[in-house]
Amino acid sequence: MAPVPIFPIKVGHIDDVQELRKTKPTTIPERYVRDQTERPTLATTLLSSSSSPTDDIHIPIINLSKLMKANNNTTTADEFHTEIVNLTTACQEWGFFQVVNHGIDLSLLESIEMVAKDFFMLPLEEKQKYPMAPGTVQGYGQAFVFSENQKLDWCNMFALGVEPHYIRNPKLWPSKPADFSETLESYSREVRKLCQNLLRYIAVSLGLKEDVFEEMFGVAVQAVRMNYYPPCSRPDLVMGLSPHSDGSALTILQQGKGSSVGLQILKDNTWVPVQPIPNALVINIGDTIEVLSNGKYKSVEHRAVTHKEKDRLSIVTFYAPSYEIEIGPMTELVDDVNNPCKYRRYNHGEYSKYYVTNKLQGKKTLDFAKIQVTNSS
Ligand SMILES: COC(=O)C(/C=C/C1=C(C)CCCC1(C)C)=C/O[C@H]1C=C(C)C(=O)O1
Ligand SMILES: O=C(O)CCC(=O)C(=O)O
Ligand SMILES: [Fe+2]
Repeated sequence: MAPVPIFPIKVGHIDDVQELRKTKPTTIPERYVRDQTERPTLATTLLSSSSSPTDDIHIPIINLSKLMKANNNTTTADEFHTEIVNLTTACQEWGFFQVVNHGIDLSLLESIEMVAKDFFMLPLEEKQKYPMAPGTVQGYGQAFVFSENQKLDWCNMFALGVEPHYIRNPKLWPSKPADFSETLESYSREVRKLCQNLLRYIAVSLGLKEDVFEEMFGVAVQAVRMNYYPPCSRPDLVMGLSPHSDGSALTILQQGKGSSVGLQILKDNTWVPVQPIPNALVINIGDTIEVLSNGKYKSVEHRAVTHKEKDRLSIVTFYAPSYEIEIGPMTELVDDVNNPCKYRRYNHGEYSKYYVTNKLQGKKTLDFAKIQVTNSS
């Protein structure tokens, strides 16, 4: 079952941050000003032009051609094995990696970026023809807002369900720019293949049969969200996108060329920026893989911060099992003595509904599935 809008909710007035930036460049309405403890740290915002200790930390890079070519006999078994080991480390220790030589045409990456940017640059009245209704996640607006006193993100979003077709709301697919839909279809087809391949290698890295996830997922759900972060005169006070983990199995994130550095991941209690690599895609493990791997691979909390002068665009694809599928830790990865089962079994449609009807709040949403450990002594 697809996520559904909930009971009528009152979200109050939500400013469009792009318009705000245009008309009142130095005004930050109270709803965007974070409480002290929730503000981005100085090192990663105010001092972004000078170096900070986290600048030297980089998420792993996976060369997909080393994994793909194994099927064409152009990569040796040793090279394949080494890259699988790299993938295991990336998933186990980071939950995030960048993939190079992913096989998607660079012209397609450029085209999707172009149509996304062109869409956000349309007049507000045009974009508002595709409104995200309160409590829903598709269309143009701010997702995950459920009350009048909730702090807002310094971000405009445009999100669409793509596959299977029944999750689409055709009224929300824009007629401008003219090539938007065609480009999104081509891009999504390629990203879907990439997700399927990555899941195959992730299964191998977990010691599972390579097509186990593809067989389990049914017709996988795929959605895209385009995030546009205008510059902000006080990046130290606001959040571009609140800390969260993704509910998907995998997320594929494309960072706009020339955009500011904005994505940060929580590693060992420190927010580490993800430095864009030209033409690479950022991959992250979602809550669903955390559950399926019985916590061996964890979804990692991440957020986006804003920049004083530069804007930022990200194009994000969520790939998840069909809503009918029941999810739980793979039996091969559960061992009552050394690795007891950490998550209950549940229906993925129920999880999706729960995810999209709660505000983004770190990894809290995954409590839905966690088995609480009680101290029996
Ligand atoms: C931050 O995460 C999201 O915005 C998000 C939303 C995805 C969706 C749409 C934009 C439209 C169609 C439905 C769907 C919920 C997939 C994350 O998606 C994750 C969260 C769950 C759960 C999931 O399956 O994908
Ligand atoms: O814009 C970004 O880099 C982060 C986007 C993200 O995490 C999301 O859309 O779920
Ligand atoms: Fe995310």
